[in-house]
Amino acid sequence: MSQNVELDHVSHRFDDFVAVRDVALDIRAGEFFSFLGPSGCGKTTLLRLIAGFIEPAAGRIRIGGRDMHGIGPNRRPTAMIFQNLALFPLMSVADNIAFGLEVRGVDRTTRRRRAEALLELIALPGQGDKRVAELSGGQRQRVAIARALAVEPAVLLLDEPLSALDLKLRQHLRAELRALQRRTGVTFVYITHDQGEALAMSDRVGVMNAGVLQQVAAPEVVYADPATPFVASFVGENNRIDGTVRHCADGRALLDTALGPLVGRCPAALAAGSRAALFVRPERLRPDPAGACDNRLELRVRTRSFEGASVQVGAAGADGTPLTLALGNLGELPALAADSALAVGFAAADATVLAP
Ligand SMILES: Nc1ncnc2c1ncn2[C@@H]1O[C@H](COP(=O)(O)OP(=O)(O)OP(=O)(O)O)[C@@H](O)[C@H]1O
Repeated sequence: MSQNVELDHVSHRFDDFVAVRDVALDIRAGEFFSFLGPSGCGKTTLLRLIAGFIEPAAGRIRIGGRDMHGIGPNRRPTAMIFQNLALFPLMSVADNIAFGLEVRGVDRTTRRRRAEALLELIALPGQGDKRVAELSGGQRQRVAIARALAVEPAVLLLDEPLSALDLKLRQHLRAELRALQRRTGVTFVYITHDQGEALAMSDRVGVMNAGVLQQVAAPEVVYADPATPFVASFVGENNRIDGTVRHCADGRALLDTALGPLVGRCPAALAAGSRAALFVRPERLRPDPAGACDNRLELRVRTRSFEGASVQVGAAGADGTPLTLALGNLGELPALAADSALAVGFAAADATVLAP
C-alpha cells in the first residue's frame, strides 16, 4: 500500500543557516518523485525530515494524512536507502533482505518466503544463499532495495543510491528501478544531483536550489518550460541571452539584446524596460541562411565537435555571447570551419524569456 507525503510549508535550519526554506508540496501516493538540485541545496535534509531523523523547525509533514510530528523513524511508514548501502557483507543475501523482518520479530519461515519473493522481484531468483561480498555492485544495489521493501514501507526514500556505480550500470539500473517502482506501486522519493537520472525515472521532479523548491512538474515540462533561470540552466544544456524587455503581451516577450531583437514565450508578465534573459536549447537552434525563423542570430563558429549522434557547435555573437548548437546527424553536416560566419534561427515558441 502506498501513501502520499505532504510537506506543509516545511523549513529547517542548522543554527543560523536555513537548509530548507518553506517547502510546500504534495507527493502523490504511488508516484516516483525526484528532488533534483546541486550539492548542498538541501535534498538530503528534506529526505531526513521525511524519514524522521530530524524534525522541521517550521511546518508539518503528513504521510497518508497522518501528522508525523514526534513520530520517530522506525515508527514511520517509510524506509530509506543510503548512498553507501550498509549491507552486511558476510551475511547471506536472504538474511540481509530479511534483516528488518527479523528485528520486527517475524518468524523464520515467513522471512524466508518473503526474501524469496523479493529475490524474484529484483531478478536474482535463487541467489539467497550467496554472500553479499560475492555480488557485483549492481546486484548489491538491488539487494539493498529488496531489503528496504521487505518491511513493506508505504514510502521508499532513496538518497542517490546509484551515485557510486559506473555510468553503464547506472543507466541500466535507472530502467530497473523505474520498473520496480511500477510493479510495487510504492511511493518513491528519490534525490539526485544528476538531471539525466531524475528526468529518465520520475513522474514529477522538484528542482531545488539553496533550500528553495523552484519548480515542481513532469520532466518534459521542467525541460521545455523552466519556471526560473536556475531551472533553465541547471536542467540540461541551455543558451542564455540577456536583454531588456521592449514589450510583453499574450505570453510573448520582445527583448532587445546585443544580438538584435529576439522574441520568445514568457510564462510570467514582464515590465517594459526591465532586464530579462532568453533561454533557447542547443537542439532548437538551426542554420537558417534564408532567415525563415522568427529569430535570427549572426554568429561566428568557434569550435565543432563530432559526437556521433550529433555535432556540437560552439559559436559566438559579435559581442562575444557564447552559444551552443546541437545539430542532429541526419544527413550532410555543414563543414563549419572555425571563424566562418553562421546564420542561425529559432522559433519564438522554442525560447523562454524569464526575469533574472
Ligand atoms: N548537521 C548539519 N549541521 C550543519 N549544517 C548542515 C548539516 N547537515 C547539512 N548541513 C548544511 O545544509 C545544507 C544542505 O545540506 P544537504 O545535505 O541537505 O544538501 P544536499 O543537497 O543533499 O547535498 P549533497 O548532494 O552534497 O548531499 C548544506 O549547506 C550543508 O552544509
